[in-house]
Amino acid sequence: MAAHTGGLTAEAAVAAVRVSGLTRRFGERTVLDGLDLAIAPGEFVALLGQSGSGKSTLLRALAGLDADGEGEGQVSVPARVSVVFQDARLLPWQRVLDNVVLGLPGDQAGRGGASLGEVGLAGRERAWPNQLSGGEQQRVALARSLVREPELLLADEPFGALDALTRIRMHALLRRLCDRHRPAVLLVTHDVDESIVLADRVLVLSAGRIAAEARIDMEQPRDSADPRFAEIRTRLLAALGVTRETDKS
Ligand SMILES: Nc1ncnc2c1ncn2[C@@H]1O[C@H](COP(=O)(O)OP(=O)(O)OP(=O)(O)O)[C@@H](O)[C@H]1O
Repeated sequence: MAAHTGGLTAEAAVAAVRVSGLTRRFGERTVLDGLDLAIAPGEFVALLGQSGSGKSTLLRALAGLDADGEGEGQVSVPARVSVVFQDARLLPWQRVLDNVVLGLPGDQAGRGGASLGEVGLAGRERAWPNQLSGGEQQRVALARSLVREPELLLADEPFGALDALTRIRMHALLRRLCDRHRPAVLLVTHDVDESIVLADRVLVLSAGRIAAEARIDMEQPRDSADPRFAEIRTRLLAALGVTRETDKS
C-alpha cells in the first residue's frame, strides 16, 4: 500500500496534493498504473474519465479510504481533508445542525449555524434530514465539509443524483464557497460541461494515468455558449475517446 501522509513534507510544501507513481490493483486488474498528480493549494481540479477508469479509486486513495486494493506509490495530502459523496450520508436520527457539527470540538461547533447560512439553509438547523430535498441534503453535506475548514476537499460526483436545475444552482454555490474558503479541490465527475464550468484545471484519467489536461483560463461565471468553452469541450471529449464518429455508431 502507498504511504498516506497526513501533513505536508518539506519537499511537497508547494503542493497541497502530491501523488507519485501510484499503482492500484484489484486482483488481475491494474486500475491505477504509476499515476502522478500535483494540486496546488487553493486550486480547483476536476477529474474526468470513462466509467471504470479509476476516478473513485484515486479519490479514495487521497482520502485514505482504500483498504481493499494492492499497490504502491506515494500520496501526500494536507492534514485537514473533507470528502463529499454523491449521496449526502447524513445521520437520519440527528438534526441538520447536529449533522453539520458532528464530531467537532465544542469550541468549533458554534460555526455550524454560520456554515448552514453559507449554503442557504439558515433557519433549517432543527429540521431532520428526511424533511429536506436531495439538493438541500447535499447543501448540508457541503456545510459539514466546509465547517472543518479543509485544506483539501474531495468530491465524488457530488451532484450526480440531482436534477439539472438544482445542479446548476449547486455549481454556483460550490464555486462561491471554494472561492471564499480556498481549499484545494479534486472533483470527480462524468460531466464534461460541469468540469469546465467549475475547475481551474481538468484532468482526464485513462489507462491508469493522467492522459490529458486542460487549463481553463476563463473568467467566472463561465458561459457554455462561449466559443472557448466549446473548444475545450471538444478537446476533452476527444481525450475521453468521444468523437463525432463515435457518436454516430
Ligand atoms: N474494492 C474493489 N474491489 C475490486 N475491484 C474494485 C474495487 N474498487 C474498484 N474496483 C474496480 O476498479 C475499477 C475502477 O473503479 P472506480 O470505481 O475507481 O472507477 P470510476 O472511474 O470511478 O468509475 P465510475 O465512473 O463508473 O464511477 C473498476 O473496474 C472496479 O470494478
